[in-house]
Amino acid sequence: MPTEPSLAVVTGASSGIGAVYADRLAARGHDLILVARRADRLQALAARIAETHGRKADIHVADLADPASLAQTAATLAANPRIEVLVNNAGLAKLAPFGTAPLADSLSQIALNITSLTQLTQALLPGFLARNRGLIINIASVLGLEVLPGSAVYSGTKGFVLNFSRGLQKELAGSGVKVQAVLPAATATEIWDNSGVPLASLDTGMVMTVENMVDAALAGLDQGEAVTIPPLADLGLWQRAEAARLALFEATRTGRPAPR
Ligand SMILES: NC(=O)C1=CN([C@@H]2O[C@H](COP(=O)(O)OP(=O)(O)OC[C@H]3O[C@@H](n4cnc5c(N)ncnc54)[C@H](OP(=O)(O)O)[C@@H]3O)[C@@H](O)[C@H]2O)C=CC1
Ligand SMILES: CC(=O)[C@H](N)C(=O)O
Repeated sequence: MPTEPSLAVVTGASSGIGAVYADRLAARGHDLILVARRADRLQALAARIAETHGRKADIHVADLADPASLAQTAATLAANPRIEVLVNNAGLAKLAPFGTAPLADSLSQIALNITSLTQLTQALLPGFLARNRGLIINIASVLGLEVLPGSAVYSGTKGFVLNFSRGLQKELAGSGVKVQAVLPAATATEIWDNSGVPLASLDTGMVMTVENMVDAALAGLDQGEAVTIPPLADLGLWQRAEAARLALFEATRTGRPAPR
């Protein structure tokens, strides 16, 4: 009996990084479930994927920052045993000083960047574990490593994505379920103009194309990287930073106040 192609879910597939992930995963042989709010964009992408790659892409229109819509999405995905890949990509940035920013902007970033990613992962992970097969790609950001004025909440959400991914990697070690955290730096997408910092205001030399970003992230995945920073050429920098982080943690396990 021929087996059906595996299914990959991409959240935030209606533009930017998610749309390119959908294209690349279709090229790798996956059928797709494309999730976002803008149905017209998802439909157009699904048609392009069918034409270009001959793969089936279903669309699932949802507001993942809305608890009811998120719960319905999670239940729908959890009930589908063909899903083998989850790309937790949908995300929102509102870059403004926290003290004067609307509370709603902070809460919507937390709802989308943290809560929806967590809930969708929890929805799919039991099935992945039962089948001992699955891949979760969590899109964090280099702003999960550093905070700039105006990014307190956004960086906080991306720090969560990185540490959540690290925790899952430890819990799932030895299983057939893999987790990759991707930390893009500035990438040319709509997120910037919606963030309050126009894309046109960035130094073009520091901005990556979406295609290059996703292809570099997938190259890292193919090499088994747990954390991929697409523009980082010197992997020794990351390894030294990780070693310093672990050494710092170990140095806290004394049970005694430091002498100061
Ligand atoms: N571009 C960059 O410089 C960087 C981006 N990232 C991260 O990459 C990810 C993708 O962002 P990017 O492609 O740049 O930005 P885009 O704005 O192009 O894409 C964001 C996607 O998320 C979807 N989305 C937004 N709000 C909701 C919602 N409430 N419910 C469902 N879907 C939603 C959007 O679809 P719709 O509006 O149709 O719902 C869209 O498909 C994000 O997590 C972002 O934080 C990380 C580092 C750098
Ligand atoms: C708008 C941003 O801050 C961007 N998504 C990033 O993570 O660098």
